[in-house]
Amino acid sequence: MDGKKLAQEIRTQLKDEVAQNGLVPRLAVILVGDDPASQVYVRNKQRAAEKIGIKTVDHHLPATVGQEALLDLIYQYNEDPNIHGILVQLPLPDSIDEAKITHAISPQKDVDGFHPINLGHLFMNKPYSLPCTPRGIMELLAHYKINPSGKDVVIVGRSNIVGRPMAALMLNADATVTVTHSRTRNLAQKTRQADILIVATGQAQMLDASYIKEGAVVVDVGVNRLEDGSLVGDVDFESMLGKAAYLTPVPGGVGPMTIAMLMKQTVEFAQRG
Ligand SMILES: Nc1nc2c(c(=O)[nH]1)N[C@@H](CN(C=O)c1ccc(C(=O)N[C@@H](CCC(=O)O)C(=O)O)cc1)CN2
Repeated sequence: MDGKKLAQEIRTQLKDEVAQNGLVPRLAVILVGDDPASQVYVRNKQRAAEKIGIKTVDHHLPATVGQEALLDLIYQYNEDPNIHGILVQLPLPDSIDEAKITHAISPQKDVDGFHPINLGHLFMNKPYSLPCTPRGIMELLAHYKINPSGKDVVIVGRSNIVGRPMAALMLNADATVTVTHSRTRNLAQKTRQADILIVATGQAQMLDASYIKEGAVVVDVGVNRLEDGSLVGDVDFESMLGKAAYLTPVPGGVGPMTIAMLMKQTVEFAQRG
């Protein structure tokens, strides 16, 4: 499943939509510290935004910034009628309470869908804003006409930004959902039941073909950089290639869809006014 191509199509549609409707979506982008991967993701988000016609207001703060100063910046943008969305790139330095920061963003400007109120709307099947990676995965599956209804979906990983919201989205789509994690026993026995397997463990190439059944749909959320500089996912792509019916590559699968969904949600927020 080619996430890079679909993400590009979505971004082109968004560009047309912004131009046709005379919108000027504005997104506050806050990056704290010098994590190299986060810097790449934020740069890619800023570039994507610029091409679509979304204006970003960028803040790159030192890792030593105080939590109160970061909260003050968020409160300022919560009150600013010219700003439609606020993005704080995760992870944050250990000195900052990530939950406090994500909870401080107004739910109406929460383009990442991480605020507990928005997660609550998602769990009630009345979403307002969604975490971008799970939303991107749903769009990718829909594009390839893979309907989760009635399917056995197994999610490996229970993070707040992928595993848990992914489970809610799949439940809302009438799938039968199993969430597995680091304490799960007999993991392979469970993943082999999956019609759709979503892997977000953060461990490079952790699952090979022995973890799936013939014809499974496999979505790889991981982005891991090996010592030789190459990028790999959480599944062993080569091993699964002949056995899975559909498989996302890394790079070029879920990652670009995450950014496309951030763009989509920012435009949606600007349309809501
Ligand atoms: N505020 C947020 N923080 C984080 C999120 C998020 O959705 N919101 N998700 C992840 C990181 N992430 C987005 O920010 C992200 C990860 C990967 C990619 C991506 O395009 N990956 C490329 C490879 C890029 C590379 O060369 O390194 C790919 O898979 O093709 C985009 C966004 C955690 N933080």
